[in-house]
Formats: sequence, structure tokens, C-alpha cells
Amino acid sequence: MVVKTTTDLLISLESVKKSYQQPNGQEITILENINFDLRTGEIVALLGPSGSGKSTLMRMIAGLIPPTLGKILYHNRPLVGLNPGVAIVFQSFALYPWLTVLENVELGLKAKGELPDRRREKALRMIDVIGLDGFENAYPKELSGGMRQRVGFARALAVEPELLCMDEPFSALDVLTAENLRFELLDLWLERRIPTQTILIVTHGIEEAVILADRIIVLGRNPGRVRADLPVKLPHYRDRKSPSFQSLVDRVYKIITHPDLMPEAVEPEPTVSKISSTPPQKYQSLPAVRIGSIAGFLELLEDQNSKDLYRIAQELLLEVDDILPIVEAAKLMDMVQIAEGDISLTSVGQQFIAGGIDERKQIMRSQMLDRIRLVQQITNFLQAKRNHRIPEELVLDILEKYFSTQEAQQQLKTAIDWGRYAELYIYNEPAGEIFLESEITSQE
Ligand SMILES: Nc1ncnc2c1ncn2[C@@H]1O[C@H](COP(=O)(O)OP(=O)(O)OP(=O)(O)O)[C@@H](O)[C@H]1O
Repeated sequence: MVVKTTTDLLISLESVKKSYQQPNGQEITILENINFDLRTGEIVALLGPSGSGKSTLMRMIAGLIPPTLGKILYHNRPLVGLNPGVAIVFQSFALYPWLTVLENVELGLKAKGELPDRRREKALRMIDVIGLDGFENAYPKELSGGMRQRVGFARALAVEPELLCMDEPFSALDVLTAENLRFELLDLWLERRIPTQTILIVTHGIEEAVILADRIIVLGRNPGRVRADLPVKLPHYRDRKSPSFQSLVDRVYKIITHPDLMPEAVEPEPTVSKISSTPPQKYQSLPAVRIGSIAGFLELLEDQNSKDLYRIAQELLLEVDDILPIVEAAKLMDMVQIAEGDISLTSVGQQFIAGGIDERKQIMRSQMLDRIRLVQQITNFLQAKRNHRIPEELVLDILEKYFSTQEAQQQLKTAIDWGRYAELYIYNEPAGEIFLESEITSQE
């Protein structure tokens, strides 16, 4: 097997910031102060929670959108417009249903101005390499999901990109197909059978990142920033059950599940090349989970033998993106604690589990008023107003200073769901009004 070496600088990001103008004119920052290099010979995984700006970052590197501030250098020159060295594989395959496999693969070559004969020759070669031999004249609808994604790979690789960008390329596939394709891609990469110098993969999967990557860049949220840049020194092919693999997975898990901790507390390991914490925010970012799923998760936790978060997720057949928002919400309410990758119920969490419905509501109410800033603020507004009613716009206008319009709406929705469960306030959807629960109002 050929050992790949990391050599030339391909792309550099220098103090990159991306922000968007909201409909109300307010600017919202999606990514801030992003600095890292991509070099030839490496597979880099971009890992982070939903909304941390992974896809936005990839689109900037591909030149599909420009940064608001800062520089993206391609071969040491500022990138202007589309990056000629990049091809992208999308989660949704993005194939043209009316074109055959061969025609789909030829598309990128056509856009690059290759002549028809050469186009066909290159497309056929890549179709062969990627295991689609015999399917040249098939249409996408005649293929399984895994085969369709092979077409996505063949199309991207046919143009011989220096950088192959993949945006969650395996997440629309069933587990087995995804695993096969992942290893086939790794084979092709390690054996240098695909014409690409560097791979950048956006993923939610910690294990996927640890299986594939030479470096894992962990993004934090609101705004998105690099929280850790971890080299992965394990030799390929990596054994998921080996202690070194599991310990790296645990470390990454720890970084992701401790968004507010100082880096030294999260990651003292010497293999970490760079890690930084998220600055304090005015509002926590409330994960979009229902109280019912927090309660269900706490009950599951009580019944688990293992305390290891990563193993619990595995046993419950959950993806990291399924479990992390719930863990985050439970942590915000001080119902669970996480130490060294192990999760356990706090005394409040235990009381919650032991309580009946009224006691549970009472506990949630007191935790939210104590710890969840947005719920506190809505309650304070309602108590301050003589008629105990506020229009939702009042809250949205404030939130839009800190979140995108879409995210502000999601934050408000979550705060309404949570406050409603805790019987703090009620929401009248048609009127777009929030008002105090009557018994709370009458107690005043
Ligand atoms: N054109 C846009 N205008 C305003 N906000 C945007 C725009 N594009 C993305 N955003 C916001 O930027 C944030 C980051 O989005 P992005 O899709 O890059 O995150 P992500 O980490 O890839 O998320 P996911 O894992 O869910 O795909 C989100 O809050 C999104 O709503």
C-alpha cells in the first residue's frame, strides 16, 4: 500500500467571515475568523452541529459564494469566482434524471470545455474505476441509492479535481451501502487510483470522520468558528473497536458536547494542534428538541448499563445528530452531566425521572426560569406588561440580532414549546401572541 504524504499547500483560509443581511437589514454572522489550510495528500473532515456553517464553508472554498471578509487563497492566489480545482459530491446525488449515467458523468467535462471524444474517454474510465461498468446507458431511476452516489463520485472525479469536496455524501444511503462505499473510496484514495489531491468531507458522523480523515476540523455554532483542528495519526484501515479509535471518538465527542468549556478542560491531549472555545453569548442556542424527547432520553439513560455517551448512541442505533441536540438540551437544564465522555443524571435529572407529571412540570419550570435566558426573558416581558400579552414579533426582532431569520424563528418556536410544557405561557398562533398562563396571571 502506498503511504500518502502531506506536502503542498492547496487552499488557505485567512480570517474568513461570512455574514448575511437579514430581511430587516440586520447583519447575521454565520462564520467568523476561520483560519486553516488544506494541503495535498490529506483527507480533512469538517465536523460540527447543524447550523455551524459547514456547508457554507465548503461552498466558499468551491467559490460558489464569496466570503464577507478575509481571504481564500488557491495556490497562494486570492480565489475569484468559481474554484477551478474543486468538484463537489452532494448528499442528494444531484443527478439529471433524463440523462444516462454516461451523460451525467460527462457533464462536468463538458462544462470544462473538453472535446466530445476526450470527454467520453475520461468519463468511461472513471465509470470503470468507480464500479459502474455495464451501467453506462442506465438512467438514475434504474439504479439503487448507492449506485446513484457512485455516479455522483464518477462525475466529480472525471474532471480530475485537485480538491474533491463531499457534502455528507453517505448520509442518504443505508448503513451497509454507506459503509461499503466509504471503504471503496478509501481504497481508491490510498491506492492513488482517483485523480484528486485532497478530499474535504462535511459530515455529522464522528465515526465517519475518524475512519476517513487525516485531520478533523470541529466547528462550533453561533457564529460558526473552528473549535478544534485535530490530526488523526491512526494508520489506515482503522479498526472501530480498537482502544485508540474509540478514545479519539470519545475526545471528539467531548469537544462537541462541551460547547462552552475552556479548551484546556476539554482536551489536554498533546495530539491536538489547535483548539479554541466559543465566546460567551447573550442567548444560548436552544436545540430544536421537544420536552418529550428530553424526558424520554433521561428515562433511557436511567436504564442503560453503559454511561459512555458514544456507546449509548451506538446501542440505541442513533446518529450523533439525533442524540446531541437532546443531550445539549438536557445539559442546558442541568438534568445531565458529562465527564470524560460519560453521561449521567444530575440530582435534578433524577428527581425529574422519579416525579409524576406535575412534579416534572414544576422541575422544568424552575430549571427554565433559572437557566434558559430566552424563557426567562419572555416570562419577564409578560409579567411586566399589564395585559400579560406580547406579540411574537417583539421577541423575533430581538433574536434576529443574534440569529438568522430562520434560526430566530426556530429559537422562538423551541422557547414556546418549552415554556408551554412548563406552563409558563401560552401561544396563540393565529394572533401571533404569547400570553401568561391564567393561573400564573391570577396568582400575581
Ligand atoms: N443564504 C443564506 N442567507 C441567510 N442565512 C443563511 C444562508 N445560507 C445559510 N444560512 C444560515 O447559515 C447557517 C449555517 O448553515 P449551513 O447550511 O452552512 O450549516 P451546516 O453546518 O452545513 O448545517 P447542516 O449540518 O444542518 O447542513 C444556518 O443557520 C443557515 O440558516
